[in-house]
Amino acid sequence: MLQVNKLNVAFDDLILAQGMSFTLVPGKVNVIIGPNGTGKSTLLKTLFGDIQATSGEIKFKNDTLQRKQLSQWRQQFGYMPQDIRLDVELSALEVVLLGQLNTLGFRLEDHVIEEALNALDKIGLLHLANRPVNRLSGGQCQMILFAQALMRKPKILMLDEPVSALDLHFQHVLLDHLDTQTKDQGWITVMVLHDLNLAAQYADNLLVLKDGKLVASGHPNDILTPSLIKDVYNVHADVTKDATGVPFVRTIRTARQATTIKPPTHAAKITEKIAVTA
Ligand SMILES: Nc1ncnc2c1ncn2[C@@H]1O[C@H](COP(=O)(O)OP(=O)(O)OP(=O)(O)O)[C@@H](O)[C@H]1O
Repeated sequence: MLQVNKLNVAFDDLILAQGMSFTLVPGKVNVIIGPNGTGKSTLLKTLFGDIQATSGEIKFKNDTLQRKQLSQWRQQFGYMPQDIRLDVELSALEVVLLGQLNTLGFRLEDHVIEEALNALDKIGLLHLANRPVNRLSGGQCQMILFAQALMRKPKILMLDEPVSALDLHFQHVLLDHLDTQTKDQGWITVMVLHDLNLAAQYADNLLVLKDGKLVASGHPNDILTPSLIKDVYNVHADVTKDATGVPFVRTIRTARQATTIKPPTHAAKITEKIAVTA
């Protein structure tokens, strides 16, 4: 279990996590949703140890991030960040192999190369193995980074908007593969998504963030409602069920909505600051 207890994170007076507590269990896909700038990436970076919490505890099994050496803590993670630019002179296969960096020696064992090729094959990208990554498309780079994250065989897999550059086909290839691997391997998977319908289809557990607070969590069937969407995004929406019983969100454009959209609290604070210092 990954436990977060009373987590506080702030950059100066910008509060991005306020008394946040939750528990993530193995074999489940957890999806974080929430408005832009609300602290979703910051939360992932804090769990990974890239950003230091102001206070609170992050615990995995019997270790806490606060007490464990950072390099050892991170060995348990696969982390696919939001930035997918790969501006290096490496082939796709070499980038995937980097997922095993901790265990690679001077001589590459055949089975490691085979594993990397298999990882590419499973997501339908074996044909790119020898292509330089700096000449691949954004979506292809995103899939290669996904294969790299899988190569790590993480206990905790974190993905920040992993399908942002993917077409419909590859969105489902990635998310189906992620779901199967999470369940088969008993990983704790946590990812940020903006698409509420993908979140509803793939989340075993949704974590809804707003202004640095966890405002709702649970199965999409139980928590994804028009009132939650209105409260979190200030957008009107219908939520019905699709043919398989999964919630289906359809946003409603209204003339009234266009005039009532407010900037998020963080943006309002910044506007106030600019007004004071001007
Ligand atoms: N190192 C930092 N120092 C100061 N402010 C930061 C830092 N990192 C992030 N922020 C600010 O924290 C806020 C939250 O950023 P974060 O990237 O976590 O949001 P997010 O919810 O992932 O947004 P998005 O959906 O747009 O990707 C933003 O206003 C950002 O500018």
